[in-house]
Amino acid sequence: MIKIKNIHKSFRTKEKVLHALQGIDLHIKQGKVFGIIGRSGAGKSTLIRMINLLERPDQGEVLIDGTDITQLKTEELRQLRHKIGMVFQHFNLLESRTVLDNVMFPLRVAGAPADQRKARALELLKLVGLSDHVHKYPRQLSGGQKQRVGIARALSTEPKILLCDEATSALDPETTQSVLALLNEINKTLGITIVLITHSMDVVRNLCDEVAIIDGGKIVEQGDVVSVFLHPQHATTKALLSESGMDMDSWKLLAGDIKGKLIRLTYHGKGAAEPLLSQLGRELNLDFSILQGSIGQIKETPFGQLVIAVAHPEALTANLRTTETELREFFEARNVDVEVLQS
Ligand SMILES: Nc1ncnc2c1ncn2[C@@H]1O[C@H](COP(=O)(O)OP(=O)(O)OP(=O)(O)O)[C@@H](O)[C@H]1O
Repeated sequence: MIKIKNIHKSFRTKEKVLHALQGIDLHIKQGKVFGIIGRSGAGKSTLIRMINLLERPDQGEVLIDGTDITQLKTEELRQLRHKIGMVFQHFNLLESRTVLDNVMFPLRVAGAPADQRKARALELLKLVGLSDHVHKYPRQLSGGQKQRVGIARALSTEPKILLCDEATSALDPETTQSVLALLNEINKTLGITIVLITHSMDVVRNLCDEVAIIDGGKIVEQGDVVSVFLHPQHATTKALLSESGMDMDSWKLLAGDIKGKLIRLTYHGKGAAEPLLSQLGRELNLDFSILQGSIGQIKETPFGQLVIAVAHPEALTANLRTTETELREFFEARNVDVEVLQS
């Protein structure tokens, strides 16, 4: 639905030319929540602003439903922008207007009749849980409430795409959770495609279906969130995960003295709650110790990841090959990914 093809963007300052985006390709499917994550200065804002052409590429195409929007005329682009809502980190509300006026504002710009504007705005303020606050001014609201107004305003023109520019970065953790839950509900109930940029892996884990990691103006990894979280490939992805408490390698701290086999087990979805390890011990007559473990949830998918050291009571080394085959068969039959970290 949204296809970004070979986008380049540079900024010229007096001193130098900065290559902010260097050949970006993305495919964002309709109805999904797509996260773009990267460190400060990686190019996230520049990239998301390409989708409504707040920023124009120097080179490349931005296709929405097959139309290259970089080729649209001014009036066509204005029409298109009504179908792309945007939510900002610092809310960008009109301070001198009431909550209701703020939400009606884009509809006024789009030329909607007054009665329709009001009905639509009231309906949206109900959706975001602010029916009791319609006549207040932004200064009378908390940060979370202001962002709810921002979301209602972004939805007023019935967009099919919602762009979220660090929508929860200015909010405390609890408020962040409630705003993420609201965005999830909007995606589910209204079917709106959401594209968000963030520097937080927790935001991606909670809300996104797919993720792209941007580093130095390039996409270094992308895929569905469960795969990227459980099998990260690029060093930047691993570092971002580690900083959010999902360190893939903390088993190394305990592995020094262990001579036997070390394996990483990854499982998710159905069967995540199976008593895997006790079955392993019983059926294959193995002893094991756990060097690292995390269980949790990625969006709606439960997952577990364990690093275990396996030992055989009767000299594992005598029959190493059989044991590895047996182990693989045991886990593969249970849809568990096996990665041998040390043989
Ligand atoms: N208008 C501009 N003029 C000059 N340089 C710019 C401009 N906009 C962005 N840049 C530079 O382009 C690079 C990418 O910026 P961008 O804002 O897209 O990064 P970001 O990943 O969103 O960062 P942050 O998380 O800090 O907002 C940065 O080095 C930034 O300084």
